[in-house]
Amino acid sequence: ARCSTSAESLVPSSTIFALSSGQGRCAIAVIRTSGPASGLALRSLTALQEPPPARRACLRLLRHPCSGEPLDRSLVLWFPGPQSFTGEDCVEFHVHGGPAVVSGVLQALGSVPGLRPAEAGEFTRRAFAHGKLSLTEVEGLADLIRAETEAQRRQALRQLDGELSQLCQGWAKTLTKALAYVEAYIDFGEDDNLEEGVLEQADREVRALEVALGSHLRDARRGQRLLSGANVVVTGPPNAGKSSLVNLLSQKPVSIVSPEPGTTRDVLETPVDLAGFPVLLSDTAGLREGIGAVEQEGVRRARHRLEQADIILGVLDASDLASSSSCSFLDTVVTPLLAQSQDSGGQRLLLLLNKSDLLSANAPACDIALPPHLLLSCHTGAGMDSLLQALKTELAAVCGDPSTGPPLLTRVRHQYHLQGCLDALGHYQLATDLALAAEALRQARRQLNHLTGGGGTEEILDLIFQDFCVGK
Ligand SMILES: Nc1nc2c(ncn2[C@@H]2O[C@H](COP(=O)(O)OP(=O)(O)OP(=O)(O)O)[C@@H](O)[C@H]2O)c(=O)[nH]1
Ligand SMILES: [K+]
Ligand SMILES: [Mg+2]
Repeated sequence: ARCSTSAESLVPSSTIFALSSGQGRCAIAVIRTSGPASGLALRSLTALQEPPPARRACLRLLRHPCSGEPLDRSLVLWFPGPQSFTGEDCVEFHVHGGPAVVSGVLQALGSVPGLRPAEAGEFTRRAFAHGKLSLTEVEGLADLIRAETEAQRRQALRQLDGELSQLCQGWAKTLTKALAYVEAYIDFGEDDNLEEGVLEQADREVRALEVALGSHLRDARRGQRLLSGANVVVTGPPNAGKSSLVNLLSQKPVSIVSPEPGTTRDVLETPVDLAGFPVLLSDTAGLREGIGAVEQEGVRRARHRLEQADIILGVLDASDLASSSSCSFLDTVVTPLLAQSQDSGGQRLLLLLNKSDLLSANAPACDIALPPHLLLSCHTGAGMDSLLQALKTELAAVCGDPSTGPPLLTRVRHQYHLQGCLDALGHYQLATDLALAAEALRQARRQLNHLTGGGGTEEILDLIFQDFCVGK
């Protein structure tokens, strides 16, 4: 038996192996290796037969190298480096998924000299080390493996495809150009052969870059919401049907529904997939005054949760709009929310008139002038499609739209380095001499390189790769 230490994992010349498909009984399990002894491992398990042609699946009988005991008849794939996921020699065994087959093959691999079990994320880490993936692409891969909604999958795939790293590399190129202008002026400023206006050209490039960075940073929260879920809070006066709506949207009996006003007291939150976006949906107590201590505490919690909302679903009983609790909700919650500008990153509100089934077909609901709203019935389901459509628009606004929008910044790390780059460009503008200006441009470019390449710091890499499972 061999043992592995984490220090050993940093030496890239070792060969690693792991089960890459999920744990538990399944039809087919994928076991793979990466490293220079992959070819030896393949020969050892296939009774020294020639490896199959590169990247072509072949059926082979696998045997334990020491006992010769047959283990499984399986598909094997041989990926000689550098044309492999990690850039190293790799082998994939597609074995039958029974636990005894999987453990037998893993044990057999462990007995091959030079092989040891892989650590979490180690395959991907090797791919990064061999320049197969940039750091933002690695993050995209981690997001793809974790993606639970359609929007998350789209975003992850775009990041894995390198959109964010290409954007950063384009910006870094612009900086290199600006730096070349400044350095040319430092070296040949007095020279007549130097093109006129090189410093002005550098200034122009930098100003354009500042605008681009600024607009991406303004959207920074969006990508993070897309990973962690947008906060959608349901609020309104008692008995408007808030809990009924939460149960309908989450397709689960999350909250108690009853004809008694003041049923919901605690904030009840549930993660849901709404129109393809990840959402943390909160049900809250009905807002009213002059009530017992427990319900009052519920109202306090409801107001607190409301402050954290990205999107607010304000629910009113369409058959009860003239009541004091409906009017008070319109005056104290709806009107102030509509007064704030939504473009400046403010909270977004959808006003819903529930219980439309109680309205008679010919009589108007009421004579109060209402802000824009949607009619809905939690009992009949009428209006639900329009609500989901409207929610999708709002969610795309707060999470970013991964089908069409620009590449999103999904990590605090992305925001940090872009802000660092922007700050350095500020220093460039203020620099009193050319040597300082050039240094500011180099600093700005370093920030962009850190974003895609990690800047060589092991702690950052550890943090990113710890998100992966063993076998990836
Ligand atoms: N007719 C009709 N009744 C509804 C509809 N939606 C909810 N109700 C009823 O209205 C009552 C209150 O519903 P809830 O979902 O408990 O209302 P709530 O806003 O969560 O109430 P609190 O938690 O007490 O503030 C229940 O009796 C529901 O069955 C609807 O669309 N039409
Ligand atoms: K109720
Ligand atoms: Mg309720």
